[in-house]
Amino acid sequence: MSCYKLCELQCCVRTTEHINNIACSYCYILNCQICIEGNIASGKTTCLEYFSKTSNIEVLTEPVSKWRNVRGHNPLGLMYQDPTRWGITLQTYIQLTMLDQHLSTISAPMRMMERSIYSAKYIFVENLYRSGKMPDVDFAVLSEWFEWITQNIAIPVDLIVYLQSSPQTCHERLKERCREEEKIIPLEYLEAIHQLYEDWLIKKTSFNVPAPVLVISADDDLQKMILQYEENREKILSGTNV
Ligand SMILES: Nc1ncnc2c1ncn2[C@@H]1O[C@H](COP(=O)(O)OP(=O)(O)O)[C@@H](O)[C@H]1O
Ligand SMILES: Nc1ccn([C@H]2C[C@H](O)[C@@H](COP(=O)(O)O)O2)c(=O)n1
Repeated sequence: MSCYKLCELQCCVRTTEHINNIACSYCYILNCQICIEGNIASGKTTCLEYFSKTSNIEVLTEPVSKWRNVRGHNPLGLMYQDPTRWGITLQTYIQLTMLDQHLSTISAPMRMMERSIYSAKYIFVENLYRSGKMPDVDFAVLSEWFEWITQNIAIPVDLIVYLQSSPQTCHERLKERCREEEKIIPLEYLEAIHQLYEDWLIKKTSFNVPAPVLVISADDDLQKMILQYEENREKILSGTNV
């Protein structure tokens, strides 16, 4: 369905632009794609669950169940057991599943998606490589794939919402969540991921940032987080950070 049709159907808008078959400013708002970024266990899924109650928003959580079970194999678990051997396997699959999510047909005027193909590469692949746990050849092959994809396929992102949390908070929440594969994650791993996120989205010194960034501090308890989501609702839903 074209954005014009979506706009007209959802909101009964029939602007001059629509009559002339071009996208009006409303159409652009109606095709907004927002990525929720943040460290492991920073509260991304919880945030998405909260916004999923808003009408006209499609929520896509990370397909972690696929990463834990692809045709009977568990690449997520294998990666944590032996990152040097299985890092490339997991990250190749994650790249595919994230691309699939970015390109899937949008079923609502607005989409909120957990992480992105960008953080998969700029944070997690980068971390494996920098920590010496991904061989040069694996990093080179993944980088070639990533560059081909991002240079040949349009992956529109309108806004990045960065849930900025301390690695200590994430470590506590991770232990609470108690996902079997993640039991061996040390605080140092979360610190490394945090640093990469900060360099990318706050200092903007590492990699291209594909969209404006709205920073929400995520160390607060759930009640305070909901207040923050409400304070930022308009910005988030209009796809801007101002
Ligand atoms: N603001 C919060 N305060 C306390 N616990 C939280 C908060 N947000 C999420 N949690 C809990 O922390 C764990 C990780 O949250 P989750 O939303 O799954 O994180 P992510 O999707 O970023 O990995 C879950 O057990 C969740 O219930
Ligand atoms: N590119 C990625 C993305 C995620 N992971 C890992 C990190 C977690 O163990 C799990 C799910 O992440 P969460 O949603 O809980 O932040 O997947 C990875 O290794 N590489």
